[in-house]
Amino acid sequence: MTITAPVTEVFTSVQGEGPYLGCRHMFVRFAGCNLQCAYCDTPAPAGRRCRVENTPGRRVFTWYPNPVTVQMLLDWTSRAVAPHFHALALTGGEPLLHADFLESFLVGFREYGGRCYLETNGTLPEAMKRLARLVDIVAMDVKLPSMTGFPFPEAEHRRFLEAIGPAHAFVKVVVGSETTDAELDAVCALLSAGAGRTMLVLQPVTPVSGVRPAPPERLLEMQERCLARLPDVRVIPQVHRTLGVL
Ligand SMILES: C[S@@+](CC[C@H](N)C(=O)[O-])C[C@H]1O[C@@H](n2cnc3c(N)ncnc32)[C@H](O)[C@@H]1O
Ligand SMILES: Nc1nc2[nH]cc(C(=O)O)c2c(=O)[nH]1
Ligand code: SF4
Ligand SMILES: [Mg+2]
Repeated sequence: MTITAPVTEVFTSVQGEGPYLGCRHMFVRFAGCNLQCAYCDTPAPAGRRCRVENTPGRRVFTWYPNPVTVQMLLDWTSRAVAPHFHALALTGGEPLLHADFLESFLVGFREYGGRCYLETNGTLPEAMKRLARLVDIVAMDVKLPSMTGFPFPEAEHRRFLEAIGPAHAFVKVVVGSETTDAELDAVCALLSAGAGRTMLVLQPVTPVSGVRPAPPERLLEMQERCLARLPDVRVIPQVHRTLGVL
């Protein structure tokens, strides 16, 4: 049986989020998500077609029908290796919804010698456990109710942190004007349980459909509060929009 997955786009850019900001990455965006965050800038519904960028930054694409096969994605990503690329970034939507496809794809991709960077909402621990040995860097979101509009998925996040295993990981949390101290304390408690060594990135929300960013003094206060509990807490905004890149 041919394994397939719905992919919305494949493009190269600079990593616009988190501690690897500025590194050259190739991005694969999978369609579909198990969550609906109120602030989401890329809901990535399953579309009929997948766009693959021809020249970096030009926004000229070749279009392919969905779903995509493992071999098609291997062909498109074969050059995403050192020295030109730091990593292949898998994002979405939620990439871990496609664990069967990813397992097969990543076995092939690793034969090229590439590094894999996974962007995930941190709520699918079983899929993470299956793929942990094939992923090099995990960018795990922790989802706060004030920002997402749904309850804190605490049990899923806790199990997810355990499932990551040997991969290098950091946690990203999108914060805004409604983020409370109690929520930040809950994030710190979650991370402290795992020896407290995971880096925490506070990612200021980029305003989307009425979601309000936190004022500057509040951002600094939030960082200070988390630094009292965790050793490495960074405030890093999204920069790809500012740069005008994908
Ligand atoms: C679109 S999501 C895809 C990966 C996965 N579903 C997740 O939520 O981590 C990629 C990253 O963008 C962040 N993000 C989405 N909308 C944002 C916004 N308006 N401002 C700041 N970060 C945002 C998410 O929190 C996540 O860290
Ligand atoms: N340049 C750039 N950096 C990113 N980092 C995470 C992204 C995402 O959508 O997951 C993203 C994206 O869409 N573009
Ligand atoms: S989990 Fe990620 S892709 Fe899904 S709605 Fe939230 S931010 Fe968007
Ligand atoms: Mg994005």
